[in-house]
Amino acid sequence: MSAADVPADARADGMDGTGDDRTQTLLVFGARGDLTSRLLLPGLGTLIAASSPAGLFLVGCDHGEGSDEEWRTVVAEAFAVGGASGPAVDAVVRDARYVAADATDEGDLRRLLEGRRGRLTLYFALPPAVTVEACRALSRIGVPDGTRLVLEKPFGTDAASAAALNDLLHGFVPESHVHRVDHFLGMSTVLNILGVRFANRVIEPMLTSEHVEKVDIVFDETLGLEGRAGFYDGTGALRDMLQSHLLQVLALVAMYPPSTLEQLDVRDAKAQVLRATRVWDDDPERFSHRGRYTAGSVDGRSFPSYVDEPGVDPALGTETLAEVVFAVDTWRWAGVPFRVRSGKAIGSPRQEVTFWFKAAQRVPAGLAGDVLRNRLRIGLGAGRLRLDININGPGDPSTLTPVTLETRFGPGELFEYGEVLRGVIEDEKPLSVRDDMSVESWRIVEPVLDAWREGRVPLDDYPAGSTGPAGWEDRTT
Ligand SMILES: O=P(O)(O)OC[C@H]1O[C@@H](O)[C@H](O)[C@@H](O)[C@@H]1O
Repeated sequence: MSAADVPADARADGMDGTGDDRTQTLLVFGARGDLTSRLLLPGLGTLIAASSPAGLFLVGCDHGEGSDEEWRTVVAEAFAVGGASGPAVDAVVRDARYVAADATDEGDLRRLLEGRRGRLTLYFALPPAVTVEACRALSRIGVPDGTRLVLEKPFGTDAASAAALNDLLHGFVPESHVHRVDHFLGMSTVLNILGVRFANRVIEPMLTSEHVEKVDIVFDETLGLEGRAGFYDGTGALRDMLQSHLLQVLALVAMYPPSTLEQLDVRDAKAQVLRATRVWDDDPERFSHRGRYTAGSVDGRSFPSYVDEPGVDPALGTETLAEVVFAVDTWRWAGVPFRVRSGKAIGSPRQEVTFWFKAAQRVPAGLAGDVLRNRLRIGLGAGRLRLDININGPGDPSTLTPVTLETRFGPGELFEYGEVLRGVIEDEKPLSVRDDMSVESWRIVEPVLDAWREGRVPLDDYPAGSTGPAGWEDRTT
């Protein structure tokens, strides 16, 4: 990239950082990547259509020459995926620029920084190792005051590397300017946990160890590797899903009610939960499981064995299904096991948080029928809320019948990434992961990672399309 790549008109209209207060530049590193076109831009489109942020200048940056016109086509097509239209959307597309540059090259970075308009946000839609290199280069050259950084998961590979990455970032931007993205926190269904829990007198007081026997947080998927060996092989389900997304969900499910939804309150409440969370009985050998799919079919789609998927190194022993039971050592949750699980290539997958209630203290003699434990199920993927209760069904009034009360949550106004980007554009971070949480969530899973690395927990097979290996019964109850 040369200085000539920064368009002259753009320099003239304030790309030097002198634009009006609301003007901001969103610079996406990895503009040609799958994440950008499949998730980031469609989400951004929904955000722009919903809230018309003023003066948003979208710059795509990647290796390889490209033109503004090509980038604008990519952006317009991705915006169309989310059905985004209108003058604000058109204005962002019309104004968008593409710059060929190496995100790890100091010279390129300097010129990119000079080319900003207003407040600058750097979005790293890059492989984690490249993001770290880019941040190292930025730490050497410095960034303009007020620059925001947006980083994707995985954030580090263990507690020590996450802490080191935090130190690196804090060397050139304050923590308040860092967004660690977890797109699960942008799911309307996940956000719905807040409303269901904290706006219902009949629900929240029941969510304590006095009434709840155990909690399941499950996100199984029909998807298999889907050509992502480069990222997934060697990462596996524990790091890909549990360490990040599902521990964030656990924190939302288990946190004490925050007094506001502002970032300080929500993040403090979540961080308290994570600090109190550990593997059940500190025994990963008994309370963690790992599995890997073998050949099979899911919904009519055939899958090879995971080890035969293109790009997989069987020697890495990557798991495609992980399950860990955690304890949350707070007054509210002491003694209640949280079983957290996620797997790929699972038939009829569940994606929900389930609160299993204790049995009624006593059912009066004379009432007959099956008395089931009450369950509250909050859907993560499909967006259903279900409450299982016992009622007097038709016929003999003293005969109990279990029924499920069910309602659906509406889809969110924004795609998940739109919700995440709303936080970025509006500079509000209740939905992003704070530095201490990024380290805590590694601390929580490290005993499991160690046990698995040392071969202390078997890697069980399950056929694609099944519900997972047999015999993973819950040993906590
Ligand atoms: O259902 P969603 O929103 O695609 O989220 C699940 C995905 O989340 C991603 O973060 C994981 O890397 C994937 O492996 C997983 O499939």
